Amino acid sequence: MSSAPTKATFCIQNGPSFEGISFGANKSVAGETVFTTSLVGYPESMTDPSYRGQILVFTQPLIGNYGVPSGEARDEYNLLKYFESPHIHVVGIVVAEYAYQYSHWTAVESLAQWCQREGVAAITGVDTRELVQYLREQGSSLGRITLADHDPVPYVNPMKTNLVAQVTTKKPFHVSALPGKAKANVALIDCGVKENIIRCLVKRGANVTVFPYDYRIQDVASEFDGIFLSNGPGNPELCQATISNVRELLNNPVYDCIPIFGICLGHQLLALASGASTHKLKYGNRAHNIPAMDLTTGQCHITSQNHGYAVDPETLPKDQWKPYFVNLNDKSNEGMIHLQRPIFSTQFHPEAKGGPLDTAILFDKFFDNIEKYQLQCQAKSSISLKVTYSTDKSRLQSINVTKLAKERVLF
Ligand SMILES: NC(=O)CC[C@H](N)C(=O)O
Repeated sequence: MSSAPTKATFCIQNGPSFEGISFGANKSVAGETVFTTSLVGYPESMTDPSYRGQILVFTQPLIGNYGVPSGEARDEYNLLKYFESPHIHVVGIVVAEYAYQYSHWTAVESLAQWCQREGVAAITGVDTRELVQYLREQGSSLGRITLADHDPVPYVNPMKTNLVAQVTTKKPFHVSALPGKAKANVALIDCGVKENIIRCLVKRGANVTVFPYDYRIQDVASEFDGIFLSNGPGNPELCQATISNVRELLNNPVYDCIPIFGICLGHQLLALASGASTHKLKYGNRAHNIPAMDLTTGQCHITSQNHGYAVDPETLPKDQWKPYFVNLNDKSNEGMIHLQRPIFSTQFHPEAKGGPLDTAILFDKFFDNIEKYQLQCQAKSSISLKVTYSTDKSRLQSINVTKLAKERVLF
């Protein structure tokens, strides 16, 4: 470091405070303080839109040692190769020991440089064990990072804001399967989708059309072979536009057979649209190694998670839904499956970039449902779908879709 380190303080509202050194932006911030126990994947976590407005504490003590990969790099689908979205969504990070030296073949800059460029506060030298013990006992709390010589910013609770409206795409866009590989059209409701979810769909042969969170999906559902409800930030109850659209979709008998798959916030919205309730967990589940048991097989899977809310499984209408997975640590609900229709959802992330991939097979289950639906549609001569999956001449011409994923507008 060339100049003297800037001192900083991390404070919990009505709780302890910790002295440390700033290595991020020259900025003081406030947000909801949450912690993750994941050992790797800070670039993916920090760019996950579900962390919008939060201050993220890493329990892994050494952070930054493999630097930050390029946010420009794109894969064969024009999706971000290393990030879950183009920008950082946490407002600040708290670490025990920032690794000023980094080394990795994909790294293009240090974590400090990235935070500074993105305007994200970062503090090192904090006893994160003591801090996390506090958060586990008191629950997720409001916190703030204040740099020396700055006035503290007021505490803010991002969970009172409709954060989904901030991170959703502003207009529909299209991500195509590779030429000759397309076998289905999938509509994705973007509540803050991670790019790896889109990748999991296109690499299995979906042409994916990504819609804003409040798009009236019930009006265009007949154009698609399946519908996906994404992850996203904040309190699911504040996402009323999506809830009422999904409710209409569920209540319309025309769509009785259309496959639907929801992940994390998507799971919670599907539950709310079905009349169930959600609640805030004491400190949430953010980790890469949470055991979830499949209640239909008794098998346990290790899952990746990032959520602060959970579905109350006893409030699910029993004639329509049954719980699909249960969390073996805290017994919270981890998914649900419809009793009559090809609809299921999970609280955990089967796509997890940073792993584990135990439950990636659920994407294949979604595609099995899609294939059955396509066969049913073809069998119904009255519907007589002429299925063409080329991007240019698709059934989607009526929808004003931009074709470049990079046109995704996030702010
Ligand atoms: N990753 C997500 O989709 C999170 C869902 C929701 N915002 C929660 O915290 O529970």
